[in-house]
Amino acid sequence: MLKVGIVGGTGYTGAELLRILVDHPDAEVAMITSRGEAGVAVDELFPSLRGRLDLKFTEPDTEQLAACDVVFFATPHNVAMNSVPELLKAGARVIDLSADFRIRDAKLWSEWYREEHVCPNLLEEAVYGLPEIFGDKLPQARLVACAGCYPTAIQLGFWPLLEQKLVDFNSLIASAASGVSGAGRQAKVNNLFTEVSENFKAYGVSGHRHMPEIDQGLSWAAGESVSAVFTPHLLPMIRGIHATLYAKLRDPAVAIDELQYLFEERFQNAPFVDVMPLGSHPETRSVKGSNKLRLALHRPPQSDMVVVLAAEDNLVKGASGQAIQCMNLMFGLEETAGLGAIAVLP
Ligand SMILES: NC(=O)C1=CN([C@@H]2O[C@H](COP(=O)(O)OP(=O)(O)OC[C@H]3O[C@@H](n4cnc5c(N)ncnc54)[C@H](OP(=O)(O)O)[C@@H]3O)[C@@H](O)[C@H]2O)C=CC1
Ligand SMILES: CC(=O)N[C@@H](CCC(=O)OP(=O)(O)O)C(=O)O
Repeated sequence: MLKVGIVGGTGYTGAELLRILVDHPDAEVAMITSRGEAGVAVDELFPSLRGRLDLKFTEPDTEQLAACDVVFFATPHNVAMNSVPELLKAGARVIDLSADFRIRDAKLWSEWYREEHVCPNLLEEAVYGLPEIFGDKLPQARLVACAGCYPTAIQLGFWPLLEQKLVDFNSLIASAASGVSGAGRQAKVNNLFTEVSENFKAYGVSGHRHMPEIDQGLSWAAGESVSAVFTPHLLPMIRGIHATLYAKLRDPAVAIDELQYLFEERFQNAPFVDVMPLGSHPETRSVKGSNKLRLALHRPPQSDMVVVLAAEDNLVKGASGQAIQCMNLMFGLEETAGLGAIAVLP
C-alpha cells in the first residue's frame, strides 16, 4: 500500500482527495494536515467519512510528511514550493495541485503569481500533470504539477486540432464557466450564496492566471507559440466546468466526420476522455463526481469554424481525480484505480 500524505486536507480538493483515496485499492492516507483544524478528527469535520477513516488533522510538518511515499499539496499557490525541495531530497514524490510548478518560465510565473519562485531549478523537472498527453513521463516523475481545472478542459479540447495543424493558430477562443467550488472553501464575500445564486457573469477577462498556463499547453500541442482568448464565467452551481472552444479551420472543406475520427483516435487509449457522438451536448451533470472529461464536436452551418464542447467536474478531472490518475501512473498502478465512480444524476 502506498503511504499518502495530504497537505491542505480541509479544502475542497483535499476533501475530494480523501473521498477518492478511501476507496483506492493500493493507497492509504497516512497523514493529513490543516493548521486550522489540527487535532480534530477528519470524520468530525467531514461526517461523510465516518467509519471510513480513523485519522486526525495535524500541523504541516515537512519532516514527518517525508516519511510518505507521495505527498499531495492541495494548498493555495506559493505554499508547496517552500517544502518541495526538502521532500524530494528525503525521497518522497510530490503531486502539487496548485500552480507552483505549472509554468516553466520562472519570470512569467512571477508576473502572474506575484512572488519570486523559491526553487525555479525544479520548474524544468516538474512533469505537467495532464496524463492523456504526458502519461509516459509520469513513471519517472519525482514532482508533478497538476494541470489547472480550466486548462485541463481547454487544452485537451483543442489538442488534436493543434497537433494536426488543422486550425488557424490565431483564431482560438475558449469561453468557459465554472461552478463556485473552483474558488476554494475559504470565506469570501464574492462567493456567498446571495452573491452567486441567480446570477451569471464573466470575470478575469482582461487577465486570468490560467491564461499563461493555457497558452503554454496549446503551444506545446502546436509546436509553436500560440495564444487563445480565454473568458471565464462564474456559474451559480457547486461543481462543474463547461467550455465552448472555437477555432477557424484552415481547410473549411474538411469533413466533420474526419475531425470526429481524429479525436476518437487521439483519445482511444485515454480512459477518462469520452469523445461523444457527433453533435452531442455534454452536460456538467454527466461528469459530476466522476473523473471524465466529455468532449463533443460541432460544425455550425455557414461558417468555417469548428466548435468543441467540453465538460468536466472541476474537483475531479479538474483537480483531485486527475492528481490520483497521475499517482497511479507514477507508481505503475492501473490508471483507473480508485477512479471508477460514475457521475451522480440528477
Ligand atoms: N477548487 C478547485 O476546483 C481547484 C483547485 N485547484 C488548486 O488546488 C489548490 C487547493 O484548492 P482548494 O482545495 O480549492 O483550496 P481551499 O481554499 O478550499 O483549501 C486550501 C487548503 O490549504 C490549507 N492551507 C492554506 N494555506 C496553507 C499554508 N500556508 N500551509 C499549509 N496549508 C495551507 C488550508 O487549510 P489550513 O488553512 O487549515 O491549513 C486548506 O485545507 C489551489 O492551489 C487551487 O488552485 C486546482 C484545480 C481545481
Ligand atoms: C470559480 C473560480 O474562482 N475558479 C477559479 C479556478 C482556479 C482554480 O481552481 O485553480 P487552479 O489553477 O488550481 O485550477 C479561478 O477562476 O481562479
